[in-house]
Amino acid sequence: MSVELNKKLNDSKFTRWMALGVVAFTMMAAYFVNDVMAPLKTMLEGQLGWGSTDFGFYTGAYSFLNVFFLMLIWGGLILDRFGIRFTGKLAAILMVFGTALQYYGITELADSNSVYFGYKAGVFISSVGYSIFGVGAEVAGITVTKLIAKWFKGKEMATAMGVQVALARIGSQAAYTLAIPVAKSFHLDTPVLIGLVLLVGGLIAFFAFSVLDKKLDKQIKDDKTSVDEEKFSIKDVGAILSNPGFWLIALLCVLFYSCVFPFQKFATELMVSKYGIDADFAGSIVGLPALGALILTPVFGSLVDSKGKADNIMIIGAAMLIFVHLTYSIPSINGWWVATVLMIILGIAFSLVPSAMWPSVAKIFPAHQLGTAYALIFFIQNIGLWGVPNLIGWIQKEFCISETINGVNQYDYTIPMLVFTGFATLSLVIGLLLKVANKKYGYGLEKANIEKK
Ligand SMILES: NCCCC[C@H](NC(=O)[C@@H](N)CCCCN)C(=O)O
Repeated sequence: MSVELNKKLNDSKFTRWMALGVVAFTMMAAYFVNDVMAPLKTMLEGQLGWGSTDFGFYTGAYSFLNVFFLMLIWGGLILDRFGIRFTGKLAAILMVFGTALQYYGITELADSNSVYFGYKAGVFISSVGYSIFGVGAEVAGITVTKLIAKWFKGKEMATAMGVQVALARIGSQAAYTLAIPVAKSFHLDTPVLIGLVLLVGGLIAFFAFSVLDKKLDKQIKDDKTSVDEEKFSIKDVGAILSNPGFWLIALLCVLFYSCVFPFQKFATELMVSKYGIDADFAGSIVGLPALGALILTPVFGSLVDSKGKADNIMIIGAAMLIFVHLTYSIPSINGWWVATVLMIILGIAFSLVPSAMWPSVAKIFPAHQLGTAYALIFFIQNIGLWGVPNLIGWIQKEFCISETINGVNQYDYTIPMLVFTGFATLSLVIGLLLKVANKKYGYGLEKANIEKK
């Protein structure tokens, strides 16, 4: 009887997974908007005159406020101080506002001749919008991660994180697949408009989740058997930063993701220019890792839950990435099927590392430090997500223009792919160091997550 009385919302498998499904929708919409402009790179250059540096500037803008105005750090502190519901709603509102501004930039300002800070008005305002969206999306990301750690503690935590990431990848996959056909059938800005509508749905979804979460908090408070969680204090930042595990995970994260997300933003063009894949279809190939991750991330997540071995899984993922980028860099290997197989391998790596890395953070840090720990890791990751697209855009403009057809530049991707290979190699080195640190400090990364009854 008392067991029944103490039963909380998250003890019911159905309810915790339903709660996850609701917030996962918000993240799915966020990932759609995040990626929807990437396949349009060539169309943006042809129709709005966005060159490679403009595109790199816009792509990097996602992380600009997060990095230079420390928005992610504030977000993490707000999350640990004011909680999941407040922070999640705030993040969702920022995403909607930022996307609306981005839409304005590519519609109303498309033909404007004004220049701000050396960039066309349309490029600049869209980038400002994307930057605000980026704050919302990243803060929403850490909020969702923390809420999963709360709702799935001692349960299928890595599987849940894997499922959430997998569902988010549906958003990415849809963006890569639909952007060009939708833009061609309707208008260049229609994909962004669709994203805006989805995000409004995501905002409503987060409000709905908040009702459930409030109820859970009340049950936790009423439950005499539950241990009061320690409150976050600013001293915890020092504790997090002085943990070597933090630095290794953060470095692995920035290096690994720097050769996935920024690569994907340029990859549609690579598929068309180097591998001769039809532009309408190229986005679907670039979306393959997202599609593969949809199935594989939960599979690997449940493997980590039941068997552990997160340290080895991260190493294997990083090694696969080296192979992929190095092969993409070789000029003589240019068959469309090679490009496709490499994308599939990248998809496997892209499922292995996240499904092992994110739950590992929850092993290294206690619950009350998690929001800030994730925020700091996302912050360091965002330095890469800002810097790498800018770097690649600049490299392309300076060293890689192979020819110009009807005013649109064609780019050779050998150097950019070697740069990505370099990042992947460094991520492998960090993965190996993390394994050593795991042994030395006993983080338990090799252990299973699910508590044996
Ligand atoms: N439980 C943590 C989930 C993180 C998922 C991870 N997302 C990020 O790393 C974001 N900071 C950046 C998202 C950018 C999306 N294009 C992921 O693997 O997606």
